[in-house]
Amino acid sequence: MLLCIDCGNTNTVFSVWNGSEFVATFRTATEHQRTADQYWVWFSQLMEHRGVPIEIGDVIVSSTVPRVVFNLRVLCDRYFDTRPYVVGKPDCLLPVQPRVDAGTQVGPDRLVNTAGAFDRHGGDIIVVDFGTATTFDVVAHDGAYVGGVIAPGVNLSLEALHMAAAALPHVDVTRPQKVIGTNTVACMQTGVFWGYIGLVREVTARIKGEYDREMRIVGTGGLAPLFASGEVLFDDIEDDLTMHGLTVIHRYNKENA
Ligand SMILES: Nc1ncnc2c1ncn2[C@@H]1O[C@H](COP(=O)(O)OP(=O)(O)O)[C@@H](O)[C@H]1O
Ligand SMILES: CC(C)(COP(=O)(O)O)[C@@H](O)C(=O)NCCC(=O)O
Ligand SMILES: [K+]
Repeated sequence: MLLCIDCGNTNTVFSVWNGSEFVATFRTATEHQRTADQYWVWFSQLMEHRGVPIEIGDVIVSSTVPRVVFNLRVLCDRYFDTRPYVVGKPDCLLPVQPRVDAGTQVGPDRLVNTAGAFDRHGGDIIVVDFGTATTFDVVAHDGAYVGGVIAPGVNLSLEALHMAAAALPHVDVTRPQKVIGTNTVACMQTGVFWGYIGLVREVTARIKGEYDREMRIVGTGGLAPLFASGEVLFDDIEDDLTMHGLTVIHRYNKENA
Protein backbone atom coordinates (compact mmCIF):
# COMPACT_ATOMS: atom_id res chain seq x y z
CA MET A 1 0.00 0.00 0.00
CA LEU A 2 1.03 3.60 -0.59
CA LEU A 3 0.91 6.22 2.16
CA CYS A 4 0.60 9.82 0.92
CA ILE A 5 1.39 12.53 3.48
CA ASP A 6 0.40 16.15 2.82
CA CYS A 7 1.68 18.57 5.49
CA GLY A 8 0.21 22.04 5.21
CA ASN A 9 0.98 24.91 7.55
CA THR A 10 -2.20 24.12 9.53
CA ASN A 11 -3.05 20.45 9.01
CA THR A 12 -1.31 17.22 8.08
CA VAL A 13 -3.24 14.57 6.15
CA PHE A 14 -2.27 10.90 5.83
CA SER A 15 -4.01 9.05 3.02
CA VAL A 16 -3.64 5.33 2.26
CA TRP A 17 -3.99 3.82 -1.22
CA ASN A 18 -4.02 0.29 -2.54
CA GLY A 19 -2.94 0.78 -6.15
CA SER A 20 -5.36 3.41 -7.43
CA GLU A 21 -8.00 2.40 -4.87
CA PHE A 22 -8.49 4.80 -1.96
CA VAL A 23 -8.38 3.07 1.45
CA ALA A 24 -8.48 5.63 4.29
CA THR A 25 -7.56 9.20 5.24
CA PHE A 26 -6.71 10.78 8.60
CA ARG A 27 -6.05 14.42 9.57
CA THR A 28 -4.05 15.92 12.42
CA ALA A 29 -2.68 19.37 13.27
CA THR A 30 0.77 20.13 11.85
CA GLU A 31 3.28 20.31 14.72
CA HIS A 32 6.97 20.13 14.05
CA GLN A 33 7.66 18.76 17.55
CA ARG A 34 5.67 15.58 16.84
CA THR A 35 8.04 12.59 16.87
CA ALA A 36 8.05 9.48 14.68
CA ASP A 37 6.72 7.45 17.62
CA GLN A 38 3.84 9.87 18.11
CA TYR A 39 2.89 9.67 14.42
CA TRP A 40 3.01 5.89 14.63
CA VAL A 41 0.74 5.63 17.71
CA TRP A 42 -1.80 7.95 16.09
CA PHE A 43 -1.71 6.33 12.65
CA SER A 44 -1.66 2.69 13.78
CA GLN A 45 -4.57 3.21 16.18
CA LEU A 46 -6.71 4.80 13.48
CA MET A 47 -5.83 2.07 10.97
CA GLU A 48 -6.74 -0.58 13.54
CA HIS A 49 -9.99 1.24 14.28
CA ARG A 50 -10.83 1.07 10.56
CA GLY A 51 -9.84 -2.59 10.44
CA VAL A 52 -7.16 -1.99 7.80
CA PRO A 53 -3.94 -4.05 8.10
CA ILE A 54 -0.86 -1.81 7.98
CA GLU A 55 1.08 -2.95 4.95
CA ILE A 56 2.78 0.27 3.82
CA GLY A 57 5.37 -0.42 1.13
CA ASP A 58 5.89 3.14 -0.13
CA VAL A 59 5.54 6.66 1.25
CA ILE A 60 5.43 10.02 -0.53
CA VAL A 61 5.52 13.32 1.37
CA SER A 62 4.68 16.90 0.42
CA SER A 63 5.42 19.41 3.15
CA THR A 64 5.12 23.18 3.17
CA VAL A 65 6.79 23.02 6.62
CA PRO A 66 10.39 21.84 6.12
CA ARG A 67 10.95 21.08 9.82
CA VAL A 68 8.42 18.23 9.95
CA VAL A 69 10.17 16.20 7.26
CA PHE A 70 12.90 14.88 9.54
CA ASN A 71 10.50 13.09 11.89
CA LEU A 72 8.46 11.76 8.96
CA ARG A 73 11.65 10.25 7.52
CA VAL A 74 12.31 8.59 10.89
CA LEU A 75 8.71 7.27 10.90
CA CYS A 76 9.23 5.71 7.47
CA ASP A 77 12.56 4.19 8.39
CA ARG A 78 11.54 2.84 11.79
CA TYR A 79 8.01 1.64 11.16
CA PHE A 80 7.68 1.06 7.40
CA ASP A 81 11.30 0.18 6.59
CA THR A 82 11.20 2.48 3.58
CA ARG A 83 12.67 5.74 2.31
CA PRO A 84 9.96 8.27 1.49
CA TYR A 85 9.84 10.27 -1.72
CA VAL A 86 9.86 13.92 -0.62
CA VAL A 87 8.43 16.29 -3.25
CA GLY A 88 10.87 19.11 -4.00
CA LYS A 89 13.97 17.05 -3.10
CA PRO A 90 16.33 16.14 -5.96
CA ASP A 91 15.67 12.39 -5.64
CA CYS A 92 11.93 12.85 -6.17
CA LEU A 93 11.33 13.27 -9.92
CA LEU A 94 8.59 15.54 -11.26
CA PRO A 95 6.72 14.66 -14.46
CA VAL A 96 7.36 18.20 -15.77
CA GLN A 97 9.82 20.80 -14.44
CA PRO A 98 8.36 24.11 -13.21
CA ARG A 99 9.16 27.22 -15.27
CA VAL A 100 9.79 29.99 -12.71
CA ASP A 101 12.51 32.49 -11.84
CA ALA A 102 15.89 30.89 -11.09
CA GLY A 103 16.32 30.09 -7.40
CA THR A 104 12.58 30.02 -6.62
CA GLN A 105 11.53 27.26 -4.23
CA VAL A 106 7.97 26.55 -5.34
CA GLY A 107 5.78 25.20 -2.52
CA PRO A 108 5.65 21.41 -2.88
CA ASP A 109 1.84 21.51 -2.42
CA ARG A 110 1.66 23.62 -5.59
CA LEU A 111 3.84 21.19 -7.55
CA VAL A 112 1.62 18.35 -6.35
CA ASN A 113 -1.61 20.19 -7.25
CA THR A 114 -0.10 20.83 -10.67
CA ALA A 115 0.65 17.14 -11.25
CA GLY A 116 -2.84 16.13 -10.06
CA ALA A 117 -4.63 18.73 -12.19
CA PHE A 118 -2.60 17.90 -15.32
CA ASP A 119 -3.29 14.19 -14.91
CA ARG A 120 -7.04 14.83 -14.69
CA HIS A 121 -7.52 17.72 -17.08
CA GLY A 122 -4.48 17.86 -19.36
CA GLY A 123 -3.21 21.40 -18.79
CA ASP A 124 -4.28 25.06 -19.14
CA ILE A 125 -5.62 25.04 -15.58
CA ILE A 126 -5.80 27.44 -12.65
CA VAL A 127 -5.86 25.52 -9.35
CA VAL A 128 -7.28 27.57 -6.47
CA ASP A 129 -6.31 25.92 -3.15
CA PHE A 130 -7.89 27.24 0.08
CA GLY A 131 -5.32 26.34 2.75
CA THR A 132 -3.48 28.44 5.32
CA ALA A 133 -2.72 30.62 2.33
CA THR A 134 -4.95 30.69 -0.74
CA THR A 135 -2.82 29.78 -3.71
CA PHE A 136 -3.53 30.07 -7.42
CA ASP A 137 -1.34 27.68 -9.41
CA VAL A 138 -1.12 28.07 -13.17
CA VAL A 139 -0.62 24.77 -15.01
CA ALA A 140 0.55 25.23 -18.62
CA HIS A 141 -0.59 23.17 -21.64
CA ASP A 142 2.36 20.76 -21.14
CA GLY A 143 1.75 20.28 -17.41
CA ALA A 144 4.44 22.68 -16.15
CA TYR A 145 3.82 24.85 -13.11
CA VAL A 146 4.45 28.33 -14.52
CA GLY A 147 3.65 30.56 -11.55
CA GLY A 148 0.60 31.91 -9.81
CA VAL A 149 -0.63 33.96 -6.90
CA ILE A 150 -0.39 33.70 -3.09
CA ALA A 151 -3.08 35.44 -1.03
CA PRO A 152 -3.73 35.37 2.73
CA GLY A 153 -5.93 32.41 3.66
CA VAL A 154 -9.55 32.86 4.68
CA ASN A 155 -9.10 31.86 8.32
CA LEU A 156 -5.80 33.71 8.47
CA SER A 157 -7.57 36.91 7.38
CA LEU A 158 -10.23 36.52 10.07
CA GLU A 159 -7.58 35.68 12.66
CA ALA A 160 -5.54 38.73 11.65
CA LEU A 161 -8.54 41.01 12.25
CA HIS A 162 -9.06 39.48 15.68
CA MET A 163 -5.36 39.72 16.61
CA ALA A 164 -4.89 43.30 15.45
CA ALA A 165 -8.10 44.95 16.65
CA ALA A 166 -9.02 44.90 20.32
CA ALA A 167 -12.78 45.01 19.71
CA LEU A 168 -12.97 42.32 17.04
CA PRO A 169 -13.80 38.78 18.23
CA HIS A 170 -12.74 35.44 16.81
CA VAL A 171 -15.31 34.42 14.18
CA ASP A 172 -15.74 31.50 11.79
CA VAL A 173 -16.25 32.01 8.09
CA THR A 174 -19.77 31.46 6.76
CA ARG A 175 -21.78 32.68 3.77
CA PRO A 176 -23.70 35.73 5.03
CA GLN A 177 -27.23 36.22 3.67
CA LYS A 178 -26.75 39.97 3.32
CA VAL A 179 -23.77 42.17 2.55
CA ILE A 180 -24.58 44.99 5.00
CA GLY A 181 -23.73 43.56 8.42
CA THR A 182 -25.82 44.89 11.31
CA ASN A 183 -23.51 43.59 14.05
CA THR A 184 -19.74 43.19 14.44
CA VAL A 185 -19.59 39.49 13.65
CA ALA A 186 -21.81 39.90 10.58
CA CYS A 187 -19.65 42.80 9.35
CA MET A 188 -16.49 40.70 9.66
CA GLN A 189 -18.06 37.69 7.96
CA THR A 190 -19.31 39.85 5.14
CA GLY A 191 -15.91 41.48 4.66
CA VAL A 192 -14.09 38.20 4.44
CA PHE A 193 -16.69 36.17 2.51
CA TRP A 194 -17.63 38.72 -0.16
CA GLY A 195 -14.11 40.12 -0.22
CA TYR A 196 -12.88 36.64 -1.01
CA ILE A 197 -15.47 36.07 -3.73
CA GLY A 198 -14.17 39.27 -5.31
CA LEU A 199 -10.56 38.21 -4.85
CA VAL A 200 -11.06 34.86 -6.55
CA ARG A 201 -13.06 36.40 -9.44
CA GLU A 202 -10.58 39.20 -10.06
CA VAL A 203 -7.44 37.12 -9.78
CA THR A 204 -8.71 34.29 -12.01
CA ALA A 205 -10.03 36.80 -14.58
CA ARG A 206 -6.69 38.59 -14.70
CA ILE A 207 -4.75 35.32 -14.98
CA LYS A 208 -6.98 34.39 -17.93
CA GLY A 209 -6.34 37.81 -19.45
CA GLU A 210 -2.57 37.29 -19.25
CA TYR A 211 -2.66 33.73 -20.59
CA ASP A 212 -3.16 33.15 -24.28
CA ARG A 213 -5.36 30.02 -24.20
CA GLU A 214 -8.70 28.90 -22.73
CA MET A 215 -8.36 27.80 -19.08
CA ARG A 216 -10.31 25.67 -16.61
CA ILE A 217 -10.51 26.69 -12.95
CA VAL A 218 -10.32 23.91 -10.36
CA GLY A 219 -11.08 24.67 -6.70
CA THR A 220 -9.67 22.54 -3.88
CA GLY A 221 -9.20 22.68 -0.08
CA GLY A 222 -11.82 22.43 2.65
CA LEU A 223 -13.35 25.87 2.05
CA ALA A 224 -13.76 25.63 -1.74
CA PRO A 225 -17.37 24.32 -1.57
CA LEU A 226 -18.40 27.20 0.73
CA PHE A 227 -17.19 29.81 -1.76
CA ALA A 228 -18.68 27.94 -4.69
CA SER A 229 -22.16 27.80 -3.14
CA GLY A 230 -24.36 30.00 -5.28
CA GLU A 231 -21.41 31.57 -7.12
CA VAL A 232 -19.82 30.53 -10.40
CA LEU A 233 -16.13 30.59 -9.47
CA PHE A 234 -14.87 27.16 -10.54
CA ASP A 235 -15.39 24.70 -13.38
CA ASP A 236 -14.68 21.81 -10.99
CA ILE A 237 -14.27 21.29 -7.25
CA GLU A 238 -11.96 18.44 -6.35
CA ASP A 239 -11.37 17.78 -2.66
CA ASP A 240 -8.80 15.08 -3.30
CA LEU A 241 -6.66 16.96 -5.85
CA THR A 242 -3.52 17.15 -3.67
CA MET A 243 -3.71 13.47 -2.72
CA HIS A 244 -4.31 12.53 -6.33
CA GLY A 245 -1.24 14.56 -7.30
CA LEU A 246 0.85 12.67 -4.76
CA THR A 247 -0.23 9.32 -6.26
CA VAL A 248 0.65 10.66 -9.74
CA ILE A 249 4.15 11.76 -8.68
CA HIS A 250 4.68 8.48 -6.84
CA ARG A 251 3.72 6.45 -9.93
CA TYR A 252 5.99 8.60 -12.11
CA ASN A 253 8.95 7.92 -9.80
CA LYS A 254 8.25 4.16 -9.78
CA GLU A 255 8.11 4.08 -13.57
CA ASN A 256 11.13 6.31 -14.19
CA ALA A 257 13.55 5.59 -11.33
N1 LIG B 1 -14.25 22.06 5.67
C1 LIG B 1 -13.77 23.11 6.34
N2 LIG B 1 -14.61 24.00 6.93
C2 LIG B 1 -14.12 25.07 7.60
N3 LIG B 1 -12.81 25.35 7.74
C3 LIG B 1 -11.96 24.51 7.18
C4 LIG B 1 -12.36 23.35 6.44
N4 LIG B 1 -11.25 22.70 5.99
C5 LIG B 1 -10.20 23.44 6.41
N5 LIG B 1 -10.62 24.50 7.12
C6 LIG B 1 -9.78 25.54 7.72
O1 LIG B 1 -9.06 26.13 6.67
C7 LIG B 1 -7.75 26.46 7.12
C8 LIG B 1 -6.77 25.78 6.23
O2 LIG B 1 -6.83 24.40 6.48
P1 LIG B 1 -6.08 23.36 5.57
O3 LIG B 1 -6.79 23.27 4.26
O4 LIG B 1 -5.91 22.09 6.31
O5 LIG B 1 -4.71 24.14 5.38
P2 LIG B 1 -3.22 23.66 5.14
O6 LIG B 1 -3.26 22.69 3.98
O7 LIG B 1 -2.50 24.93 4.82
O8 LIG B 1 -2.73 23.03 6.40
C9 LIG B 1 -7.64 26.01 8.56
O9 LIG B 1 -7.84 27.15 9.36
C10 LIG B 1 -8.75 25.00 8.70
O10 LIG B 1 -9.24 24.93 10.01
C1 LIG C 1 2.11 29.37 -0.30
C2 LIG C 1 2.22 28.29 0.76
C3 LIG C 1 2.58 28.91 2.10
C4 LIG C 1 0.84 27.60 0.87
O1 LIG C 1 0.89 26.67 1.94
P1 LIG C 1 -0.42 26.02 2.63
O2 LIG C 1 -1.52 27.02 2.57
O3 LIG C 1 -0.76 24.80 1.81
O4 LIG C 1 0.00 25.64 4.00
C5 LIG C 1 3.26 27.20 0.32
O5 LIG C 1 2.94 26.73 -0.96
C6 LIG C 1 4.67 27.72 0.33
O6 LIG C 1 5.30 27.78 1.35
N1 LIG C 1 5.19 28.12 -0.87
C7 LIG C 1 6.55 28.58 -1.05
C8 LIG C 1 6.61 29.77 -1.97
C9 LIG C 1 6.04 29.53 -3.37
O7 LIG C 1 5.29 28.60 -3.61
O8 LIG C 1 6.38 30.33 -4.27
K1 LIG D 1 -2.67 26.48 -0.22
